[in-house]
Amino acid sequence: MTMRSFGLIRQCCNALVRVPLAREKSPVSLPISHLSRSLTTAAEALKITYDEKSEVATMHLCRKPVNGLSLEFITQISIALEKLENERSCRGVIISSGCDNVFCAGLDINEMLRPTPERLEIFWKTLQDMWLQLFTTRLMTVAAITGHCIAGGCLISSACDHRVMAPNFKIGLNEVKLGIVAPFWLVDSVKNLIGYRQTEWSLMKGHLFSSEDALRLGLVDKVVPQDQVVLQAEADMAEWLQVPDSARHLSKTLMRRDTVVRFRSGREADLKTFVNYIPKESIQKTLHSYVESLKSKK
Ligand SMILES: CC/C=C\C/C=C\C/C=C\CCC/C=C/C(=O)SCCNC(=O)CCNC(=O)[C@H](O)C(C)(C)COP(=O)(O)OP(=O)(O)OC[C@H]1O[C@@H](n2cnc3c(N)ncnc32)[C@H](O)[C@@H]1OP(=O)(O)O
Repeated sequence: MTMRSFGLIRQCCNALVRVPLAREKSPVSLPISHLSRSLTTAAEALKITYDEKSEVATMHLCRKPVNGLSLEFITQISIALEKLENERSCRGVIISSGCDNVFCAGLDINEMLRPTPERLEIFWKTLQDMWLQLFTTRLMTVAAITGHCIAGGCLISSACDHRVMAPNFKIGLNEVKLGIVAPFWLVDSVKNLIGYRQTEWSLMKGHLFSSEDALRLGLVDKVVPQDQVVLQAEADMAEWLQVPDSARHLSKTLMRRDTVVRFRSGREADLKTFVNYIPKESIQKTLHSYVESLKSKK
């Protein structure tokens, strides 16, 4: 197999990104690595490889420990997706994880703890943009879910076209457990996969499905042993790419149109709700307790 790194992507991962710092009033330009709260540097957090023979890229999420979606990380993913989309030879992307037993633990909760209004607003807008990009991309997208896939993690997997998961992990929307509510566009994309009632009760309870239940419901498409997830994702991608790209993409656009129209008309209101809701003292308290409970379980 001929693998090469995407030079362009590597460049973009070290790029300057204009984002407000957590406790500053106005945006400043800094290398994104300065802003990362992760144990990994920005350059290490996202690795892209491209296989010329299959015309498939792999986007490896490696923001340790749990691929928490910080503003910088979401920005990196978004830039990488755009570059891949513009790379004419690239037909598909597999999203995989370099974190042990975790595909993605969702939003980096630190982004919502005592945030500045400026950063909070950019954070949410960037997340909305990344979701729309992934949900509508011309590329065939496959999520290789080798571990837990929670809330914002499920945002990524449910925006893809196909999902392969390892057994004995959890997937779903648990936002209510943090005292927050998943945005309507994320709920819609899960509802598109598992239907109204399963979405409603799991959302209200913050229930996370086992891999096996997720397979039964259609939240994932295959469950295979952990060490075979990426291989299976590659095999499934090859099968999907036998369908002509433009017909596949037009079919996807047709099926996702209502969700996209609803998103576009509601995104401004959704942004306002998010930036007003998160700083509330009661929400801050619940988020804080949740983070403490994560730390104290050790
Ligand atoms: C009326 C209202 C209307 C509208 C509402 C308005 C707005 C909507 C508002 C918000 C919508 C947000 C939508 C999306 C939200 C999210 O994604 S929130 C995140 C949800 N995710 C989780 O709850 C997962 C939490 N993590 C875990 O359960 C576990 O960590 C794990 C199962 C993923 C992995 O377990 P372990 O392998 O045992 O690892 P640890 O638990 O020890 O974790 C290691 C390390 O990482 C820290 N951490 C874990 N998850 C996160 C995270 N999401 N963000 C930041 N940090 C995280 C954890 O605390 C450990 O830290 P240390 O102790 O090592 O410092």
